[in-house]
Amino acid sequence: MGYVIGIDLGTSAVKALLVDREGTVRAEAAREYPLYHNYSGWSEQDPDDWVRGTLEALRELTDGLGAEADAVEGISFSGQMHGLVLLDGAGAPVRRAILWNDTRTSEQCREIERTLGERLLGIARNPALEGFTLPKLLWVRQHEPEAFSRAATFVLPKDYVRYKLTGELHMDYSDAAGTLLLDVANKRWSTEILDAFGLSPQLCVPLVASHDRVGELSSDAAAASGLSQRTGVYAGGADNACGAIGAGILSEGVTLCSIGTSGVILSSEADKDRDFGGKVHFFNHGKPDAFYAMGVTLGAGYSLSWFRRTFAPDESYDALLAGVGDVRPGAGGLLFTPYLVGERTPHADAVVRGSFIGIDGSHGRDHFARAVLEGITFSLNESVAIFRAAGKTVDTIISIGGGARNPHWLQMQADIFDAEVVALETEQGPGMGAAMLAAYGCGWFDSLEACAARFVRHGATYRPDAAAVRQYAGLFDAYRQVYAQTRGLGEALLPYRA
Ligand SMILES: Nc1ncnc2c1ncn2[C@@H]1O[C@H](COP(=O)(O)OP(=O)(O)O)[C@@H](O)[C@H]1O
Ligand SMILES: O=C(CO)[C@@H](O)[C@H](O)COP(=O)(O)O
Repeated sequence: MGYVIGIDLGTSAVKALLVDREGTVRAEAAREYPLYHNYSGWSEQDPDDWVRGTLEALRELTDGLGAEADAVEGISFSGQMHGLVLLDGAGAPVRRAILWNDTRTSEQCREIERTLGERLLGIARNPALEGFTLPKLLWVRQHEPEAFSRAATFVLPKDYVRYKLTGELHMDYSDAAGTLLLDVANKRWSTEILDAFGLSPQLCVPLVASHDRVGELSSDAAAASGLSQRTGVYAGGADNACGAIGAGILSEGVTLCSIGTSGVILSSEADKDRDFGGKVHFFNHGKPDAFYAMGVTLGAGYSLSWFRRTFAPDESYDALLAGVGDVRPGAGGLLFTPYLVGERTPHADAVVRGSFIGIDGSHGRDHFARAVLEGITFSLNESVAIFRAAGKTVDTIISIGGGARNPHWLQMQADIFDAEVVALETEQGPGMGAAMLAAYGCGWFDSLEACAARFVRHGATYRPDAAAVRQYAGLFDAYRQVYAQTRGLGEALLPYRA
């Protein structure tokens, strides 16, 4: 029996999936690690926590396999995007990683806009957003010149883990697209952007395709993980590209809704010149020479995890959400906006913060829990609306991530998106996409499509309920007004933030 392993390096935890040739998940292991929010808007992790967690999760899988551990033919990676990991000449991080949901870089974003103007969208195909990597590089150069002077290269989170496992430095196109330094259509580092900011091309590591074999495990990594040194290591991709692969979204037609810490609405694009005017992100897919567009809600699952941590720390998500089905659509007139860490789509705004509007004496905890789910889903619906306005048909949505684990939330997605929502038979998120990249890389299949035909299994379908769709359409109009009407208040409260 042959196996592959998909490693999903998420924001809250690393998850490793052991998958057989039929696409059946035979075992999984996860390790959590801390997030550091030293100041409002900051979000950092220690890159060596990722490596430790990954090796421990791999060890758990190989211990379970015993003598069969040698049958693992390949491993690959899905990674949280955009996080800046600066490495010195010896390959050690010069500081903690600055993550995708860190919003300290507004000033650097304005500098990028002033310097590049329209060229930024022309080359990098995306606007300057706080979460992307280039503004983080400029922030470190400006505020921590000593650390920056020690930096020889930069990589993204999963690239660092792969480097520690193999000793080889690479970045794949799908993740490189989120740096703002890639010429997305031509798949090469942009010397024009690097030159505009006086950044050395030496900072950029070699680019590879997501299914490329990039090395073998070092003897130390093999010993720590319990894997054979012959196990092939394949580059992997951005978590959203891998989520799309794992859901079988490899061509246009079906849309993806992924609710992890962030939330995304994603659509595969064959045309490298497809122009959304920067309203949604446009990145290289993990499938060779394909692309995808996506809108992002920064605090999607994060809003629910904040709610649970703050108001029900001892309860599981299932217990917390047990009563939401008893509350009617609209949460009794309670509206929530999930801007806990600012927002990306459609409001690229690091300053705005969330709100509950319409609190009534009759509301109990279930109303609040339902309002949180609805607010997150309304925010994602703003991305659905952008796709529809651009002429795309959004009638079938595959839902993945932690947010796809609750049937009430899946029905709510169908009612708010006014589209059929399809869950996967077993929800594995982007880890399955990473396993598929390893399976394709190993030569088990001729294409990712052939792999998807075997590995991707649809589960329940949730159809929109006409009455709920009507109710939510009215509420969505109200939701859309909250941003403009509360933004100024958020600014007035800014000086009081920690
Ligand atoms: N049983 C559940 N029901 C509803 N939502 C859940 C459940 N479990 C997790 N979630 C949501 O999913 C999020 C985690 O999703 P996951 O895909 O594991 O995250 P990440 O890849 O960002 O680390 C949590 O923050 C929470 O909001
Ligand atoms: O910033 C983005 C996409 O642009 C995020 O989607 C990150 O890639 C983190 O993902 P999760 O931890 O939510 O999976």
